[in-house]
Amino acid sequence: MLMRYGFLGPETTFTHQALLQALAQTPRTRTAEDAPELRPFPSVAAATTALVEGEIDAIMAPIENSVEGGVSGTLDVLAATKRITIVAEQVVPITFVLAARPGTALADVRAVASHPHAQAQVQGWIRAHLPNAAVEPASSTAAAAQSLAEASEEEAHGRAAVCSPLAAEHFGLDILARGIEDNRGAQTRFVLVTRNHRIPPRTGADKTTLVVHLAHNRAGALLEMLELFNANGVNLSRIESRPIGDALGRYSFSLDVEGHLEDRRVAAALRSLHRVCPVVHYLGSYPRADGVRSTVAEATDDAAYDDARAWVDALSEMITPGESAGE
Ligand SMILES: O=C(O)C(=O)C[C@]1(C(=O)O)C=C[C@@H](O)C=C1
Repeated sequence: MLMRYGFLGPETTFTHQALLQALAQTPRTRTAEDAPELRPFPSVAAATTALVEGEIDAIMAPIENSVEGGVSGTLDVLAATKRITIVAEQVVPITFVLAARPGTALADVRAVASHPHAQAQVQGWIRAHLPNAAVEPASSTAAAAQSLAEASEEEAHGRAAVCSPLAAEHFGLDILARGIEDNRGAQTRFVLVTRNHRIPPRTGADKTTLVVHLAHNRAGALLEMLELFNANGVNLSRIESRPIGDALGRYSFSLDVEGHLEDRRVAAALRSLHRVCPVVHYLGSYPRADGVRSTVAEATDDAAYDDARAWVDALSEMITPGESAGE
């Protein structure tokens, strides 16, 4: 089947680069006719709608940055969408350039456009080198580069974009400064999301993503949730609170935990959460990009759960049939 992938466009966004990286890792003998179709979208929300409506089969979306933290737009859209599954993740190194139309000097720059997440990662550099420049939002880093490339000479005067080196090159812009990110070695994590609930099999180096609502207005509800993971030896690699949106002070938790649904300890933690929390939205189990295998204590490995279940089952066999003591 010819796969159709959506991404935050235009071409050369970091999201596009993450998608190309993912496709390069799944080598297949392709002819020009069966090459996957890559479709740019103006936002993660628009790509998600197209996914839900069946216009495309999968989307790549930024979820977490090593400097800025969770990408709230993506977290909120994923949390609000049913019947979608994260099947893979990709980590992309992030470096930004300041790009402008040929002939523009750094001293001419009065306005800088980019994706808000990119702006946040270069704010120190902008303050130091362009303290008087207006910072303007764009739907993506590459969209900022593209609109500058397509603007009239007059409109483009004194303007610059913060984008990837690839975007500057692709849209024919000059690079005024390279490596302008405030934190060297920054990375963004992207997730590949599909519509059908096909969970990739366990590899031993997996992650599971969840959105959980806690019992409203009860002391210790967060601690109770964390204790369920702890009791089952499940390590959390990300936890973030996001407003639910229905009232002030109501938050949901977006979490990544180490392990796969097929791991008994993860399944046991999920069963407990389901009993205790009003909403548990399972978003998928998928291989970790870094391939690091989870360290599992002996008391919470699969054999320990199977052994414990067999023990209780054997004890249950001894229950005398008939009326129970409470009746
Ligand atoms: O604008 C892009 O190029 C994107 O792919 C989006 C995005 C993000 O949402 O964080 C991705 C990576 C960078 O951290 C900056 C922007």
